[in-house]
Amino acid sequence: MPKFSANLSFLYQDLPFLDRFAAAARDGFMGLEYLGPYAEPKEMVVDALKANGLTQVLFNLPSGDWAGGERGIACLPDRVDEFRDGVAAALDYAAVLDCKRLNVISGLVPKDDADLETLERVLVDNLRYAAPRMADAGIKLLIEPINLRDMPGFFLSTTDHAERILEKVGSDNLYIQYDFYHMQIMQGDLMQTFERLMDRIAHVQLADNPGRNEPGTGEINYGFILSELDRLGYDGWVGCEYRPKAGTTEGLGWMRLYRM
Ligand SMILES: O=C(O)C(=O)[C@@H](O)CO
Ligand SMILES: [Mg+2]
Repeated sequence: MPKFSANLSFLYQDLPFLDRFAAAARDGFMGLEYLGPYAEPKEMVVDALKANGLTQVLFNLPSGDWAGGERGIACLPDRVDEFRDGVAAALDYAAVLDCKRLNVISGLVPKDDADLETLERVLVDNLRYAAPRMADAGIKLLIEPINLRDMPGFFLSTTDHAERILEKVGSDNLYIQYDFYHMQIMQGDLMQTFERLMDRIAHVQLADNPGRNEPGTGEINYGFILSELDRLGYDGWVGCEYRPKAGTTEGLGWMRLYRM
């Protein structure tokens, strides 16, 4: 049976951030994920987790000026110091929140410097820096391919590229975050690819396509996918990273079907 994690950067948007924890627990979620906890004092996040009996499943390393349009800094040559500071900040929060997975957002290809080889070298070097530090803390480091329709210019958009990065980094503590929604848009063949890469996938996320709404609103057969995850013995979390069409709680009918 899948373990569902509520992505609080997408779900319960009508509530203040820390109030989303109780709402997720009330709806039956056991785990949480979000872009990052950095705007909140650690103690308040821990209290909200503990008060609601929730597991902190995953969050991202600091990813630059998100509101200003940045989508990660890990491939950007002039941001290496900031990336390293971000590793320390993420480790600090993860220790307190007992979080065992941290995701790196690779970044957008800068419009004025599209030297892809340089960007790739910077990303690989940054991941080589982060992976052993995460391993020492018992935390898995992840990278996520993201679709180019929603995020034009994103540096890492396919599993082939993610595999190449894993190979170049050469760490057994670097994994893929496999987001079915992004992968449906970029490449399809969702479960064949999942099965081939399963040993290197440490987190999956879902949303339907088109629209990035609840499972059952589009073309992706999540009944099949979730039963395949069980059949293949995937014992990780399934992140619910979608935009609820009606309201988060009202739209959770799909999840109850798979919890029974
Ligand atoms: O957008 C996604 O997909 C994510 O998983 C975010 O954490 C980063 O964009
Ligand atoms: Mg995702």
